Amino acid sequence: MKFEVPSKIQAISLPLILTPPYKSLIAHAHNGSGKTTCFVLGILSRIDMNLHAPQALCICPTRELVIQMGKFTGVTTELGLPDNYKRIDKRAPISAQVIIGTPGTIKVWIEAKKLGTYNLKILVFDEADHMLAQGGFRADFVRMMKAIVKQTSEIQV
Ligand SMILES: Nc1ncnc2c1ncn2[C@@H]1O[C@H](COP(=O)(O)OP(=O)(O)OP(=O)(O)O)[C@@H](O)[C@H]1O
Repeated sequence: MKFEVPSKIQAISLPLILTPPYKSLIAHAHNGSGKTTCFVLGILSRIDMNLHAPQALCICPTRELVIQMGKFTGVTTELGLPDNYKRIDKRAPISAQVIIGTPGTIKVWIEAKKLGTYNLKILVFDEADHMLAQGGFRADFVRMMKAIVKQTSEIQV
């Protein structure tokens, strides 16, 4: 894969995503313009490989996106999909470094205290406009963000 020049959205957002002090941002661009690359680089740049705890959380609207996104290398990942939370009480606490999941599942994991948010450094809402357009998600997002930011005020969103 030869990425010789950044796309427009990458040129604008990567300095904000990768340079401390880390700023929260909303990025909006056409499909295929390189947005996913931006936040994946952001996520990978922030992982402490020696810390075996959730450090990046990415919330995606659909199962398909979650599966596509779970292809990182080197870091440990956990996919949070609807099927996985049926036996939440029997589940061990999640120790993967990058968590990618659908909103409902992530909410259940956080509320059941299976997904600790204390060490999170970056929180991504992929396709946030689509998720917010789906009525019920907005209140869940606000609740999740408040709970996460309360524990980790330095988090980049
Ligand atoms: N700077 C770049 N130069 C060349 N190819 C790139 C560059 N950035 C990303 N790509 C490639 O372009 C494709 C689309 O990138 P990416 O998935 O990041 O876009 P996206 O905007 O998130 O797309 P979508 O909205 O469809 O999810 C991928 O195959 C990726 O490898």
